[in-house]
Amino acid sequence: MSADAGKREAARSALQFVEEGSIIGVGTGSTVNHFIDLLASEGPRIKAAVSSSEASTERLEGHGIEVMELNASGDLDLYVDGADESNRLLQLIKGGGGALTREKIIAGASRRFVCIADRSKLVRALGEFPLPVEVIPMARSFVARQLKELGGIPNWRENFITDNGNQIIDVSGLTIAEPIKLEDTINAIPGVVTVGLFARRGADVLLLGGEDGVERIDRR
Ligand SMILES: O=C(CO)[C@H](O)[C@H](O)COP(=O)(O)O
Repeated sequence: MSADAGKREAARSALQFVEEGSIIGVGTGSTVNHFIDLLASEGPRIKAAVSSSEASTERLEGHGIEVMELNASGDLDLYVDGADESNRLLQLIKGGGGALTREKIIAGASRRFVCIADRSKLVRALGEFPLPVEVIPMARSFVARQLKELGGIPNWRENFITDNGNQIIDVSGLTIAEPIKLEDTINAIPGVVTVGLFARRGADVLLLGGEDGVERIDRR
């Protein structure tokens, strides 16, 4: 089974969490694109979605699904999103698609975060995938120096601007032994908008699509 087929099966499995007539949070990425398409074709009819990116908004609206502002929806019962890596505690690295800040906001405003991914995203320790950090543009070089002091190798994602008008630094080489501590440390650097470590607010349920079907892991 290809990774993409695994993503699609995980996305299909997330439909069971969607309530008819509800407002749900929707993440960003190729796995979420499957979720949006499947929701439109075979899922329950929702009232509206709160979207984490312009790309997902466009896809949702293309299917005739109403997109609502988080300011208007209030807190949500469900958020469905993908991840670049997850450990068994359901702490995540996210932001490969650059939507990490809005994703973290909607995850924080949701009672249940269902993460969908293909099986290759489950890792023993976070950190092989370069950690995305969204930064205010004028702070980029300063933040990069701070990230170097933490032992990372910062790499500016050139020619990429986030939906919030900011830039992304992808950090490799970091040892992420204590994800919550590192999340707090990076978030405290002036000029950092968000780090793509979702350790304080990880997922509640992880659905992993692969050869043997969809494995479900619940947060302990
Ligand atoms: O965090 C994200 C976007 O900012 C995505 O969830 C993450 O990059 C996974 O993407 P994909 O589903 O395409 O593998």
